[in-house]
Amino acid sequence: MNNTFGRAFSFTTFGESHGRALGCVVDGVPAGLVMDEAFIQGELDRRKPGQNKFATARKEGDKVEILSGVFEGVSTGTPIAMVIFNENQKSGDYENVKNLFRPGHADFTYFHKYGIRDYRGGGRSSARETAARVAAGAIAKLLLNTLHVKVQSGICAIGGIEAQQYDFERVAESEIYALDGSVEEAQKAKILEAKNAHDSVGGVALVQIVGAPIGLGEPLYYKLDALLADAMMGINGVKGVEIGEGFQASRLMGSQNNDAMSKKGFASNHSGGILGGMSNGDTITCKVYFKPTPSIFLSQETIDTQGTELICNLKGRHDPCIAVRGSVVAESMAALVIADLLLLNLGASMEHLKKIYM
Ligand SMILES: Cc1cc2nc3c(=O)[nH]c(=O)nc-3n(C[C@H](O)[C@H](O)[C@H](O)COP(=O)(O)O)c2cc1C
Ligand SMILES: C=C(O[C@@H]1CC(C(=O)O)=C[C@@H](OP(=O)(O)O)[C@H]1O)C(=O)O
Repeated sequence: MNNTFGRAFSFTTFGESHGRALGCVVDGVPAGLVMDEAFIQGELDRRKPGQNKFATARKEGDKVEILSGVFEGVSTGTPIAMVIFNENQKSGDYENVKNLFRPGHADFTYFHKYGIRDYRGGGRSSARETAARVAAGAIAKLLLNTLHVKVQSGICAIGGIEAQQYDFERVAESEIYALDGSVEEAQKAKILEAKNAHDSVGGVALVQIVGAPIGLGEPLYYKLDALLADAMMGINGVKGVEIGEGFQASRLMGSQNNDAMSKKGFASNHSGGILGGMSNGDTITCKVYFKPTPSIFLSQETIDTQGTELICNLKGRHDPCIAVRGSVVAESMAALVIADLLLLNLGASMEHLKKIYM
């Protein structure tokens, strides 16, 4: 199982949803980065479960503890390890499904690939693991903040109810990180409707990276589009990613999709800030499509580990809409991609090398 992400600014996570703890090790952080612990905790608080009726009822403090790599408040250039202890597992809820596969979750594939599986919350396949990614992402954000690169996200659609406008300023005040106040009530109602019907609903998050320099990403193989897509599709429950105009571009004419250029910059941003695999200096935009939560409280047909057909009735605590907290995870993953590329980009040209060493 390969658990490492990134090449220059890399991280790995460990832990399970119902185990003792989760955490991450972040490597490649330049020495001297001010480690604002309140900021890191704040990022975890944005994602943490049990905060409102639009999220899983599992209550966790998600207090993050830095174990290494920091001295006198700044990074030392050595691996930064962080840990978050689990407090509210309630594993008994999974006792009746220990030998069967929840439709839509990873139980079936985990069991058949590894022959052993932690049935309590799905072990590592539970998105509780994303708490550790957000901790790593917070360090990436500290680096980006220092360089005046901003990463932001919000919900643009829930169950097909789409935002008409994108206002990132209001996201912090919004219960579901909705970008559009005019549709937030309808989006909330859609989530509660699904929840009351013991069902779940899908949604879409929008991630933007503002202020990235020109040239992040490679023209081939490690294209910025591909790296962002990989990062987003690697999040639990993400089933699609669009860069800029995305799928809509396939329905447009070249004259509609091209972004005209002038001395002032680009007249529009259909490209989503990426041309030829490299950032073009404009805002990088990425839409992330989340499926509905697989664990629902309706009876479903399934099989057990012996192949016997039976009915699956779940207990436990689940998000009625994973896109809501998933948007914070997507934002963190975007920050990790950009931090990695900023470090990898050093010395891409002689000009750049001379600036660094001469
Ligand atoms: C923030 C977040 C919260 C999630 N919460 C739940 C949940 O409460 N219950 C559940 O069954 N799945 C939840 N998921 C989705 C599952 O983890 C995911 O569907 C599962 O790992 C299978 O992976 P796949 O959907 O990518 O195939 C959540 C995902 C994210 C990103
Ligand atoms: C605990 C969190 O979310 C969990 C994500 C999750 C899943 O299957 O992804 C299923 C539920 O699981 P569990 O039984 O493990 O509590 C959620 O509560 C969290 O995000 O911190």
